[in-house]
Amino acid sequence: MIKYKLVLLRHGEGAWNKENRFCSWVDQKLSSDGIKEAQNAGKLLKSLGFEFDLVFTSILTRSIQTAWLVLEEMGQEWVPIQKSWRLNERHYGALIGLNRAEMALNHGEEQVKIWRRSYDVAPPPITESHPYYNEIYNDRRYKSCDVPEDKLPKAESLKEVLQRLLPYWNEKIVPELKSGKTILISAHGNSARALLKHLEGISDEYIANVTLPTGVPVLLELDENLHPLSPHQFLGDQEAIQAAIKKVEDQGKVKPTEKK
Ligand SMILES: O=C(OP(=O)(O)O)[C@H](O)COP(=O)(O)O
Repeated sequence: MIKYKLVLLRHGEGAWNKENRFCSWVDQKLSSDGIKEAQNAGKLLKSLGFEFDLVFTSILTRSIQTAWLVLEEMGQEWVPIQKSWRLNERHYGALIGLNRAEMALNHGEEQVKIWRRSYDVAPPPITESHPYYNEIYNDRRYKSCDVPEDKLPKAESLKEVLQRLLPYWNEKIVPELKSGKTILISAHGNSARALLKHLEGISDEYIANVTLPTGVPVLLELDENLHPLSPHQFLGDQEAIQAAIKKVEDQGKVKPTEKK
């Protein structure tokens, strides 16, 4: 019997999603298309009758802005929002800001796939000479995290994302779910993938095949032990969702015009 409902959402498109750059811990607002995606997600969730009691987001603007737009569309602006760096996107280290298609041209599509989708391979760490290092680590939002600044990651594999996310899931989100609240988590491609892997018991190998498009709500129906009763469901137009998934997967390929 369905006991708990959880909706996971990768935020709407940001400027760097459009430019095909690894965004990760660089803070970006939604693009105009991303705003529409978030609003459409809200309309869809409203039409399906969802009533949220609590929303969790990362501390990156694109996930917060998405949550606001979804709640606004649903007429549920009053619903509390809790934020944590532990829901942030995976830290892409030295790859932050780089264009995936150019990386594929220079390093090969296979290497880019390993960096993007392998479970336990972390990209090279970000160093102080990186153009976005100061923007990230001097940002006030990282001074009030539940770990000291020097313990914040400098690069993460998906496995490491799950390791930093799990304490938050277990200590903050699970008790709220178990108290009967319907919860929306507005997060990121890889923090949401890490959580899906945990909840659905997806293998280290198979998780490489799981891709989340922006702005598409993912429904998980859980039993009393928080085990999924069925595979996760993408909500919305299934054909459009499959096309959006393919688009995300193709971001790591060399542009056809540049193929030799
Ligand atoms: O910032 C990112 O994800 P997000 O748009 O979900 O926040 C990453 O750059 C996603 O990159 P990926 O799809 O290559 O793992």
